[in-house]
Amino acid sequence: MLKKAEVYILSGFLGAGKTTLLKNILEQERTLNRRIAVVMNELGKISIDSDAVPGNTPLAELLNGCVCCTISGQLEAHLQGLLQQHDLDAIYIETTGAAHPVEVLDACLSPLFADQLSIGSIVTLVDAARWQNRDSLTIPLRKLIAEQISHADVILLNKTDQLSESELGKVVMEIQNLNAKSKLLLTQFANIKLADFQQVSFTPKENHTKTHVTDHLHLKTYVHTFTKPVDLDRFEEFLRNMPETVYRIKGYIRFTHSNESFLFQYSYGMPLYMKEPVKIKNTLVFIGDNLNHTQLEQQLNEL
Ligand SMILES: Nc1nc2c(ncn2[C@@H]2O[C@H](COP(=O)(O)OP(=O)(O)OP(=O)(O)O)[C@@H](O)[C@H]2O)c(=O)[nH]1
Repeated sequence: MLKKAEVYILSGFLGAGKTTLLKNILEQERTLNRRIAVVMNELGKISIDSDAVPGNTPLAELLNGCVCCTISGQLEAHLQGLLQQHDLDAIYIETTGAAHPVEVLDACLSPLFADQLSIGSIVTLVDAARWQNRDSLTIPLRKLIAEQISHADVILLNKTDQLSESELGKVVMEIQNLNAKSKLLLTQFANIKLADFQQVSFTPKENHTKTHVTDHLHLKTYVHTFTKPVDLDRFEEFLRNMPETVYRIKGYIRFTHSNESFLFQYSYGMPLYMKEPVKIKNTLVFIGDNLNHTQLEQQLNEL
């Protein structure tokens, strides 16, 4: 009988650390010489995270939508393509932060793949500080994070460096109340071993209520391409005044004070700049609730 490819679904809210986890996993898989494919999905129009995947790893990208809703048919097609073209040991699916893991699972459980795929586990990352301050999120988003937790086989409570021990204790209890059966690991930069999630058997859970991005979440994306380098001070002032409903920004940016491009990451109020050796189009993707495109565009053009 043909060997089945294991499927792992990496879920978690925007910025929780899914790409960090994926990089860590791919590094470990490489040392084992296993044949791996990755399916990635970005809410915005351009893909930024795909740089995280080494060139020789088959990669299917689902752009312009969310695995779970707009393009679940595409996910099936991509999986089929990967399975036809490669002899794979495992496939990792990184869902968008706004995806419901069960929807992704549904696509993988299609009868089409019954002989070719075996579901490994659903791994959900939770940003510890984000969870602690979840009251600032809209109710549908809080619900989505709760659902991502309750459907997980393994939960990584990530970014534990940002909370005190007693705060963490409280968060752990809250998460265990939502899902007492799964394995809960406390992590920094998603530092886990493959065995932490590969030896966990997948248990189908019933009666999930759908939280659908387009219907309820109002999660929107805005893609901005700068025509010229911007002033760093003004950019930082723009960030300070940005509405709390912008959850995530990422992309590439150039400043007037330097010739270099920067990879920019912003998650939950924290900006991060990293020098980028190659010159790339200066494009930022914004993800948030009810984004005001016109206002953002105007503000960014004025920088
Ligand atoms: N302080 C801290 N930062 C972390 C940790 N893990 C990840 N990060 C940072 O958090 C940011 C977001 O991490 P990603 O791995 O890109 O998150 P993601 O879930 O893939 O984000 P989306 O693709 O937007 O959904 C990055 O700047 C990471 O370096 C952690 O344990 N502690």
